[in-house]
Amino acid sequence: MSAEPRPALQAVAVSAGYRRRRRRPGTAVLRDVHLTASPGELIALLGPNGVGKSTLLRTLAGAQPPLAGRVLLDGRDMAALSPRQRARRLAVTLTEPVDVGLMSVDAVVALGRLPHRSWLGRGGPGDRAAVGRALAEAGVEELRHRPLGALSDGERQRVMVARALAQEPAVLVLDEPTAFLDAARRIEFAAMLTRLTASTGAAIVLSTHDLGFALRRADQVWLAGPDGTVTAGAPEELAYGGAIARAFAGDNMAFDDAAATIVVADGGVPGGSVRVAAEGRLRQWAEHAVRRAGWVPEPDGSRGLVLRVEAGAPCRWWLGSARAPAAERAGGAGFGALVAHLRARAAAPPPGAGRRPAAAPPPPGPHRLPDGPFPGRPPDPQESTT
Ligand SMILES: Nc1ncnc2c1ncn2[C@@H]1O[C@H](COP(=O)(O)OP(=O)(O)OP(=O)(O)O)[C@@H](O)[C@H]1O
Repeated sequence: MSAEPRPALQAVAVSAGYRRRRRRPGTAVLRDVHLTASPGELIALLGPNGVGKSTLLRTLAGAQPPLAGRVLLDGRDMAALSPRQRARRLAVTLTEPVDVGLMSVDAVVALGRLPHRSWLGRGGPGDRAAVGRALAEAGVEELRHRPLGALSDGERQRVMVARALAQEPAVLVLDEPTAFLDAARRIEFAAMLTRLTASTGAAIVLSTHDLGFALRRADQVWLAGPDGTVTAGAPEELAYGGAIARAFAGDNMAFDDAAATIVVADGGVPGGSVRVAAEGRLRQWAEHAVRRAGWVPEPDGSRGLVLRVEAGAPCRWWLGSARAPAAERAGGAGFGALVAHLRARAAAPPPGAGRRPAAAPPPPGPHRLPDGPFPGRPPDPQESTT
């Protein structure tokens, strides 16, 4: 039987926060935190604004002491390690701005090698190779001769990640590393992290507001909640068990399981559920429009509404009650009109059961609805006929 790998990083009964200073009282932001990061794991720290993600990461990285409990790096108490011993095992990029404006990217990334060099020692071929690999991994090779101060926020963010990679750490802690990256760079970055955990065996812990990224990519999610707790688990566990929904729940927000995202209703009024009767990409984008309107697409919903969509430019759509499709109907052309209709409907819901709501305005021109619930369409076997 193979032994469990030794945790790369552990929090044991950690309270993270700020000590009392002058007249300001001390505050524990997160309490009694127990966490384990194993070699090769990609871990996403999630939580609403101000809940304490950066505070926890700084505590785990040794940049501020825990108010209580212990942080263990490779099984050794972080408090007992010298900064140099720590820097050989753990690299961190925080969100604080770094003032190295005139240094070239090359020189900044080479700083990552300092913990591995002897005092006054110059970098050898091994150091140069590590810097080259880090520049390539972070996708900033072409920037290597530019001054850091002349880069965009997204470019600078990737350079700071390259500096951390050059340290060749066993644990990499990144505070919101994708905050300034565009959609394509985020995808590349996520793939790079996954590659890195596999190729180096490093444990990577990062905070992010990108729920989709965390659910798709992370081996573990650490979910910091407004009650000062941190819950750890597989992404599916936390989503399925409702922990993610609870952590992000707001008056007008809900976690949409199918889309794995939080949906927010415009105008402060959440919509209901809609079953989208369409296939393939048409269905996918119709569901996207439904979510954008603050409603929740339900794959097999027999409650709420049924939305039929027919391909075209613009598409045509019809909306009816799942229980009684003939009882109310509205329709229109184009996704924009659909979103506007759903938002208006959420803002002014039907006054009561059994009362027929005001009909939506008829769609223009050729899309005016003829009689019948869903004209020109074959009957749907799942549709209620009552
Ligand atoms: N230096 C400090 N001294 C005292 N309190 C602080 C300090 N830095 C942050 N805080 C407080 O600690 C709490 C957690 O802040 P933190 O930055 O860790 O949250 P976060 O989850 O990272 O937020 P965000 O998602 O907005 O980045 C906040 O209430 C914040 O005001």
